[in-house]
Amino acid sequence: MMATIIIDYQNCFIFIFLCFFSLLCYTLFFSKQKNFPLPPSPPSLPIIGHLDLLLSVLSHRSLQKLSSKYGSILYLRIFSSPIFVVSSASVAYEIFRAHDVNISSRGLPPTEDSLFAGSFSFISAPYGDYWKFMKKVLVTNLLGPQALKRSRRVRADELDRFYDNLFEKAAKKETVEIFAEALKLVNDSICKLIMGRCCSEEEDVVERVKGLAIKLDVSSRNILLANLLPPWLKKLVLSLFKKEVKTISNSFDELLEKILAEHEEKLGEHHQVFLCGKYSFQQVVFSLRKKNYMLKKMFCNCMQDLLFAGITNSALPIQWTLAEIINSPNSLERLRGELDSVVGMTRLIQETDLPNLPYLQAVVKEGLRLHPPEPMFERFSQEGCKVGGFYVPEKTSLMVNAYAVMRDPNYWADLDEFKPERFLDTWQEEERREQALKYIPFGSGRRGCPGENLAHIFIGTAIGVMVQGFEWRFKEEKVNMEEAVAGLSLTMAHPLKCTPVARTLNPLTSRGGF
Ligand code: HEM
Repeated sequence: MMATIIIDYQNCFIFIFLCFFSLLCYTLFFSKQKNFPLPPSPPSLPIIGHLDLLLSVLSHRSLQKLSSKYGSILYLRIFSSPIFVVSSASVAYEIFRAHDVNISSRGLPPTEDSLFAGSFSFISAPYGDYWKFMKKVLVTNLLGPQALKRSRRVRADELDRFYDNLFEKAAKKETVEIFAEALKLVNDSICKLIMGRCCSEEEDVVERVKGLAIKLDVSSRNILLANLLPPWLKKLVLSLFKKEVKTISNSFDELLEKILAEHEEKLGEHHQVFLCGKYSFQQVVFSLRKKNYMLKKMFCNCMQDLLFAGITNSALPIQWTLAEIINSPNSLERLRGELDSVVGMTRLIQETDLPNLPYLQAVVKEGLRLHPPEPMFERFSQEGCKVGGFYVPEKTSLMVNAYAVMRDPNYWADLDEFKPERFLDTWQEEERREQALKYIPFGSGRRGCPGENLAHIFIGTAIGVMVQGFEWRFKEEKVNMEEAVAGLSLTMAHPLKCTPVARTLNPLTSRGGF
């Protein structure tokens, strides 16, 4: 009898201990959230939550409006899945400075489920060894300063072609669709840089790559939205798009395979394919091709990523920026003055002139501030963290509204006006760093856009050529700057069409600068 009582006491003690321990864990866990509450959440619809907001056509604008009412970080709910939206420069500054590693993944389905560009997509790869390896290869062989220096001639040829085409149209007094011309310039240059193929001479290839890149952009929006849904619904919705995206992805694969095979046949593995030098990106692909199927697959997927991420994004700002310049005669006059005095009228602007053209650089930056081609991009928190005084739980989507950040009234004066002069200020080092974190058309941190330098070259030289070489006749008094969204990109609702008038009798040429 005595023994039974002793055993009961022991059980009681263990039970009470476990209760206290659980209570302690529970209190500790919830006190974390209590100290840092969840961000404010605008009213939502029953069941679907804030899905309607993310589906709205200009969602970057709807969310910007809401954040001016509810605060710089919003808590949204899509069914039961939480999403945090960052809309102010101060919170963007905080996440990229204090939590960069924690938010350096995108939360997109990795490896075999990836719909972006196959199993080895660099864009959807989680932050880790594979991503680091690919980033190093990309920077060293394609997008870093040394690689860009080696591939200058490729871009100069394409820029000449772009100018000659406009000069011809000017002679015929033809109207030009600016986006179409910009897309051709960027598409041909990127194809040539990464595939070593002169796309301008291969109309079929150029059209196919361009078409696939645009299709992929549209499908990506659907995938990105589906990715925000709770797992059970995500699977269902993704299955609806899977076939379409796989078809695009397979077409890309086939095209790249064909191009690589043709090159291999024509030139051999060790031939210097283009003027990009010994270590061009395509040569890396060639050298890996026979060695390892997985490595080859990785690079083909990565090429798709580059075509998808680089082409439309670089072409859109050329159109937006020219539209802003046409609407702002003072900026046009100042820019032309700078080009005439630095470059003159005996030769065409080259990319090596860009460091000597501060106003042109400021014009490009201001165009990207007002019209970021990717107005919102997604990150994913690995661990719970405190942001802007609020709690962001682990494994949560974080949308950064770059459009709103770059129009944050607390950080930008005359925020809706095209004022390139704002980028001419001479900041101290600390101010420069702060400036960099409120100006985020290319994102920021480890996962920021690796193509930023290349994009600046494309936009700077294209705008330079159009302003140096031509006057632009436009029928209406002002260009209509209404926005539209195509896929993930912010585009013009009324694409810019105008007529070039050449400023010289004979065409200019860039030759002689290498
Ligand atoms: C004006 C032109 C461009 C803009 C505005 C732009 C913008 C962006 C943005 C906002 C991101 C996401 C950054 C983040 O999460 O912090 C990104 C990522 C990326 N961009 Fe760009 N981009 C441009 C041009 C290019 C070009 C020319 C290339 C290469 C040919 C490129 C390749 C990439 C890649 C590979 C990523 C994924 C990086 C990663 O996940 O680590 N982009 N870009």
